[in-house]
Order: sequence, then C-alpha cells, then structure tokens
Amino acid sequence: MVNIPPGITHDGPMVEVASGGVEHDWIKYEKVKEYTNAFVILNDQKVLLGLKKRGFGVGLWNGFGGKVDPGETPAQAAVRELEEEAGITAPLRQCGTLFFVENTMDAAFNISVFCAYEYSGTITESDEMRPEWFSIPEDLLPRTNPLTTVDHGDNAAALPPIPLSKMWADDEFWMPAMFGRRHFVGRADFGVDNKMIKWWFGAAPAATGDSV
Ligand SMILES: COc1nc(N)nc2c1ncn2[C@H]1C[C@H](O)[C@@H](COP(=O)(O)OP(=O)(O)OP(=O)(O)O)O1
Repeated sequence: MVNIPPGITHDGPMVEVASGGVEHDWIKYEKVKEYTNAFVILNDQKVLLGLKKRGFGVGLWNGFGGKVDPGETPAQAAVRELEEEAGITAPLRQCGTLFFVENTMDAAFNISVFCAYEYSGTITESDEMRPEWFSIPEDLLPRTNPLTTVDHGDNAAALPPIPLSKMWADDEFWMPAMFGRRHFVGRADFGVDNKMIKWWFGAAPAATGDSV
C-alpha cells in the first residue's frame, strides 16, 4: 500500500522510491502556486542545467522554469520559461510533478516537470540563469537502459557530473526516475535553511529488468 502525501495526485501504478522525516507532520498550506521546471536530456547521457543568478534558489543549479502566468497552461509556461532563461525551444512533455511546502511561505509550490530529448536554437545565458551541460552519473541511470552504453560521440563523459551538492536537496530522490524515463511524483516539506524535514517520492514501476 503506497501512502501518498496530501497535495499529490497521479494516475496509474506508482511505487515509492524514497521517503523520510516520519517524525514530522506534513505542513499545512493555504494556497497552491503553479510552477514549471524543464530539463533537456541528450542521449540519456547529459542534462542541461542552469545556475540561478537571482531570486528564489539563487546559487543553485536547476532545470529552467518559473511561475505559470495567468491564462497560460503549464506546458505553455514551460516552453516560454525555457526560451526566456536558456534561449532554446524544445518539444517538452510532462515527465513528473513535484509539490513543495516551505514553513516560511503561505503558498505551496506545485511544479509541473517537463523533459525533452532534443532542442533547437543556441543555448544562451540570460539575466536569470547560466546554462551548462552536465554528465549524468551511472548511478542515476537504470543499468539496463541500452542508450547508457552507447557512445554518441558528444563526449558527455568529459563533462562535470551533475552538481547535486549545489542543487535543491530533493533533486537526488526523483532525478533517477526522470533519467530512467519513469513518470514521477513527490512532495517535500522544507524547514529552516532550506533543509528537507519530510519527503516522499514515487515513480511508475521500472520496466522489467531495470535496476532502479
Ligand atoms: C524547494 O525545492 C525545489 N526543488 C527544485 N528542484 N526546484 C524548485 C524548488 N522550489 C522551486 N523550484 C523551482 C520551480 C521553478 O522552476 C523555480 C523557481 O521559479 P522562480 O521563482 O524563478 O520563478 P520566475 O517566474 O522565473 O521568477 P521571476 O518572477 O523572478 O521571473 O525553481
């Protein structure tokens, strides 16, 4: 029986991939604000991240995204934010949903996460984000994924690995599902100093033979 936290909805089968902070209750929230976060992943070997240069999450590496504007769908907002922040367009598809509650904020973040496996345009630094490619370490990939062993000639191995120590603490829990192309959902509650105090992440079951 999967004990899915309040704030999360999903369709289809889901297995728990990580949870913690059982001694705390889920934080109550008044409102929910809609956000997006988009990742471009090439050959299942490298991912484009941006260093946040200002505002919420400054100094952390993340996907590209922000608030969903009035009248926009999350998919439209994801395309707009990727273009504004990294200068590129991509055929984004929703690959997960994350729900975050901070004890200092009145509204929870509902983040529609989008992925694309190709892009067009020239990657360009913006006022908000400095884009850079990172290699996806093997321990964040399913071992049986045939693409992970193929050399596509783009030298992903020479790139720095994803800088998890300079990213939001939740990322390490749901990123393996994203890189394994499994739909994921999750919630994390944050206390002081952006520390996670309670969390739960789930993903669609791995294909038979996958290791994560
Ligand atoms: C709390 O944990 C989080 N983890 C991760 N991985 N990502 C998060 C977390 N909290 C927020 N985010 C994402 C969601 C968005 O993609 C950005 C925040 O968006 P921002 O505040 O920059 O929104 P904008 O509309 O771009 O802001 P401006 O009004 O400054 O343009 O972080």
